[in-house]
Amino acid sequence: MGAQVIDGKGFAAKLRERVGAQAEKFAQAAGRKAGLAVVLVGEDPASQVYVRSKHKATVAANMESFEHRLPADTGEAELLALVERLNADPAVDGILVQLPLPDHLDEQAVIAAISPDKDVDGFHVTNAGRLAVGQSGFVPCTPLGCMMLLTDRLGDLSGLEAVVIGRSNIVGKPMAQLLLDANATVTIAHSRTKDLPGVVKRADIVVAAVGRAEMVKAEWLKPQATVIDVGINRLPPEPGAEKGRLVGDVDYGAAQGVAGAITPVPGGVGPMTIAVLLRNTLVAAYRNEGLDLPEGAL
Ligand SMILES: NC(=O)C1=CN([C@@H]2O[C@H](COP(=O)(O)OP(=O)(O)OC[C@H]3O[C@@H](n4cnc5c(N)ncnc54)[C@H](OP(=O)(O)O)[C@@H]3O)[C@@H](O)[C@H]2O)C=CC1
Ligand SMILES: Nc1nc(=O)c2c([nH]1)NC[C@@H]1CN(c3ccc(C(=O)N[C@@H](CCC(=O)O)C(=O)O)cc3)C=[N+]21
Repeated sequence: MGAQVIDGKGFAAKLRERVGAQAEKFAQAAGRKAGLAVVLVGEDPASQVYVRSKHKATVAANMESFEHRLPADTGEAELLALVERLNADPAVDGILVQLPLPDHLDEQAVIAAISPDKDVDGFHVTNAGRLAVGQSGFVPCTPLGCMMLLTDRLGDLSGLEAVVIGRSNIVGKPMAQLLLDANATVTIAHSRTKDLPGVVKRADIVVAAVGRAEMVKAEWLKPQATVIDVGINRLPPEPGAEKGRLVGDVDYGAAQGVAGAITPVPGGVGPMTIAVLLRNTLVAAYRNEGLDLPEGAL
């Protein structure tokens, strides 16, 4: 039971507080609040929960929240037309289209339609490219939140061995790039990796973004490793219970005996994602108004 529990929930609350204070200053300087538009297509229950908590957090941080809920059978032309309207709306600084979209909609086409200057998710190919070549742009919220937790705990990451498990465009790949920018030695593992336990064993930093409940075992970890668990997996309900427990991609209970520090699920990376979304939206608002966000304000 040695590992320090990394309090993502608490860290996120403090970040939201700083964003909220700065958002109030923005409103005074700009004569309007910073605005985030969230688009939800369909009725996926998990997505509805996320969208509701984003709305609440946005309003609590002194920003305007514009919610657009569209039926599951919305056509692509209609969705693209909404994105175009939001691109052109001066009250909207950030646009988030909740993923996954229903199967008949082309996610890449929708992301490509979002103005890169309003792409607070950092999913547009322009922002992915900026991250890859080291230009400033929007960085995906989840990996940026993970980096904040890592640097808060470890300070300088130079020369540390980092293993990212997962290579998705929204988590694994940008996570690896951020770690590389911070001078870690980075390995990206995925479903074709041979000897995943052996690869994980050398890591000072493990970031698990797989989507498989409790897959990463305590015996795989190097003693005192820092473990960031991005996974959000719902277990089948216990007999008599309505909902199953939420667990990460790491066998948390056992890993606590080996790791130096570990993020819990829930209460770890998840809350950071929303806090960074608000941060990115405020940064977008300052840029869109041509105002300077004071150094170190966030
Ligand atoms: N906390 C938060 O805010 C967020 C949490 N999440 C959660 O993070 C997890 C990952 O999300 P996301 O990146 O979108 O998922 P994807 O499904 O897009 O990617 C999963 C990755 O894991 C790899 N993988 C699958 N099985 C294995 C295996 N057995 N061994 C090693 N690697 C494997 C896949 O490899 P391959 O490429 O070879 O198929 C793929 O690269 C999910 O649980 C998701 O719910 C996601 C976003 C935000
Ligand atoms: N365009 C887009 N951008 C996203 O950033 C995006 C998305 N689509 N689709 C889905 C994923 C997932 N995601 C999470 C956000 C917050 C929590 C979160 O706050 N989790 C809480 C618990 C939530 C619960 O209890 O269900 C926690 O971990 O403590 C989790 C996951 C953002 N995503």
